[in-house]
Amino acid sequence: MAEDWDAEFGTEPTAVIPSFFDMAGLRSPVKEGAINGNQIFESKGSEAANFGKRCSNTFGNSTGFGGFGKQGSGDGNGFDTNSSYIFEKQPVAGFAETTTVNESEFGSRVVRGCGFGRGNRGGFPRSSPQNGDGSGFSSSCGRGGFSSTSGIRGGYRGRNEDIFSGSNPKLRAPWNSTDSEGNNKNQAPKVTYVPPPPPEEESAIFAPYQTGINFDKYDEILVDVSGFNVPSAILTFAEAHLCETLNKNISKAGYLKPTPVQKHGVPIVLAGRDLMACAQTGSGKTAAFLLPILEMLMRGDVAASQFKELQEPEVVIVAPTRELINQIYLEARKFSFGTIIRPVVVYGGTSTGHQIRQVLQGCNVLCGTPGRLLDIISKGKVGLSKVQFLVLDEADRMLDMGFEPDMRKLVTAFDMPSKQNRQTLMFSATFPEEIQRMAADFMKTDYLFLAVGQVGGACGDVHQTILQVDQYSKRNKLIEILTNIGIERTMVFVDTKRKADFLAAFLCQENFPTTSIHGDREQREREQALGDFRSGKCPVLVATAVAARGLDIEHVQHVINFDLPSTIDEYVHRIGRTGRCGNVGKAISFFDSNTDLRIARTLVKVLSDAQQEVPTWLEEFAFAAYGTSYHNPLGKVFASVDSRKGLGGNKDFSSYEANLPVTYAGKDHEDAWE
Ligand SMILES: Nc1ncnc2c1ncn2[C@@H]1O[C@H](COP(=O)(O)OP(=O)(O)OP(=O)(O)O)[C@@H](O)[C@H]1O
Repeated sequence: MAEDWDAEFGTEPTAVIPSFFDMAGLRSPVKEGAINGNQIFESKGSEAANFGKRCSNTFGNSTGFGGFGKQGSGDGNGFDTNSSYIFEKQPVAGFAETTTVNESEFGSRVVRGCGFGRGNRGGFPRSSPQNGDGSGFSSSCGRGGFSSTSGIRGGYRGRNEDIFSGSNPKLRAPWNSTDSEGNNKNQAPKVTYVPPPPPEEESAIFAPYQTGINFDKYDEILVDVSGFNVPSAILTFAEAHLCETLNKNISKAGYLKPTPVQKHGVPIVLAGRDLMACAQTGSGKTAAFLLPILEMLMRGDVAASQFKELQEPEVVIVAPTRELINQIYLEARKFSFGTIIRPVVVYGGTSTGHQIRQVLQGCNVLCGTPGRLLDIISKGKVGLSKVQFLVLDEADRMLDMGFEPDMRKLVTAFDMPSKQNRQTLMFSATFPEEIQRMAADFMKTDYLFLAVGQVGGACGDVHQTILQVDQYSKRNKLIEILTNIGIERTMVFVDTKRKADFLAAFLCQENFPTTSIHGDREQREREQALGDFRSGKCPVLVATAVAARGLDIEHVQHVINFDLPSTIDEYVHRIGRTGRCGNVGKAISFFDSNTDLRIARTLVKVLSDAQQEVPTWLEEFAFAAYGTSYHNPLGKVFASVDSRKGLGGNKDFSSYEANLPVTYAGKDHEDAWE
């Protein structure tokens, strides 16, 4: 059934939810009754004590968490102490099942009665949709009880959104199913959230990101471009011969000189070549594709955007998460400022109707997360026949098993020009070999591979520390570290959404102004959380993998891996949220030998490649794990170079290395990973 987006558009945007900090009452100690919204609650003293004793590290209960039990009035105390503590156990594609939580679930003992509820209004599940593209369903009725109604979480292995786009039957959301008469049996509730419009003032559009003391050191990074007829690199933006407006925008953005990925990437794109580019986190990949694309549009016959029932963009950019695609859109808007080019963004968790209206106003550069993008294309609002550029940011993620079917659908199921007739650009800081081979399917055979630094290597500006901390000591260690850090902006990564909620609540209780972002939070809440973190209102952000890639937040000085990720690529992306654009940053990771052995060897490799101290105990664990390979758990080989170079590929394959000592990009490095 077609979505009634006209009707939907008229709906009132929902109220802004206060941050954890506010809800925690850190400014005005409360908190009975503060359950409108979704955040933390202080339970009454005795209840808190009880909870601490009995439930240890869990939150949620079967009947009344966050006031659910006191239905209708919104005056819950955070916990119903009579309940048994039950969580949903969430498989990949929905259908919650309830399970009693075991005390080791979170890994420490005392909770101080700090509870956490998620939007329990009037005793009923709010049932508010999470994603217009069917990628999830908020845990609106809390983590406890009622799991049969609150089930369906979006996410690839529970981590990301925009998965249930319909092209991947295994991951399709159940509400997509239709009965024998073609009626949708489980119609997803409509999403009404309309994000605030982006800033109009020039000062906000161009607010420059402060480059750091190591920005000039980018010039020393080793660069390898492989493939035939490689265009010469530029040394300055002037050498790119971009149009006047673009040059003006570049200087308004505070860009004085290009970073290596821009020096090499810009001329490659301007030369009309397909490109797979791998450069360290925070080194300017976004501008490396946006600037030459916008220049090519300006040089060509791009039509001024105008209202049309069918929009035919010249550029399609996809990225795996909503916040990231929004960030790319804002960059596109910045660089195209003052031109006729109109970028538009579409992503899940927001009103589809609103976004379609935006698209219909005119759209040259369409930025989207896969699910929402395919949704809008399938609705016949966007035609792809005029696409000249297809960009996959975080390309290795876009082509792994979660998103790959959507990407194939994007290039085959509609009227997207064939790879011979479009330019395809892929960017990431990591590019496993297996994914590179798959990526080649989407590109012309003569694509160029650009490696800045080591493919998959950690950013050298991040000081990495690994601490051996068992799960029961993690929270105390975190408190100790945060106490030393003070108010410096810190991202804390955890492995599950519920842990993100819980830890954020706990930190608020401990007087660290904290917020959280993960795939079960509503989009409005996610954007609010990021806003509070960006502004410094909440200098601590607890996040799941949804925030690991691409997010460019100024002044993030610390990343803490409360839980180490299961893959080294994810580690590299996470710690890359700090140490960006020549700034220095610090990453501290808690290594628990009960759970993290699988990453020990690759971690040692990444640390030593980045000239970081490798603790002896970690080397010992890595050695003990001998026999496990450098393959990550998904079976991907951690690549060091263009995959075409090894494995008996093209023997005449040419490559030039700029500023390279002989050891770089050679067999030595590659062998080390096999
Ligand atoms: N030439 C430049 N001069 C000054 N600042 C720059 C330049 N290029 C990029 N930046 C800024 O550096 C920051 C990081 O850039 P960007 O987000 O594109 O990095 P990235 O390589 O895509 O990182 P990630 O791998 O995490 O996605 C941005 O704030 C961007 O505006």
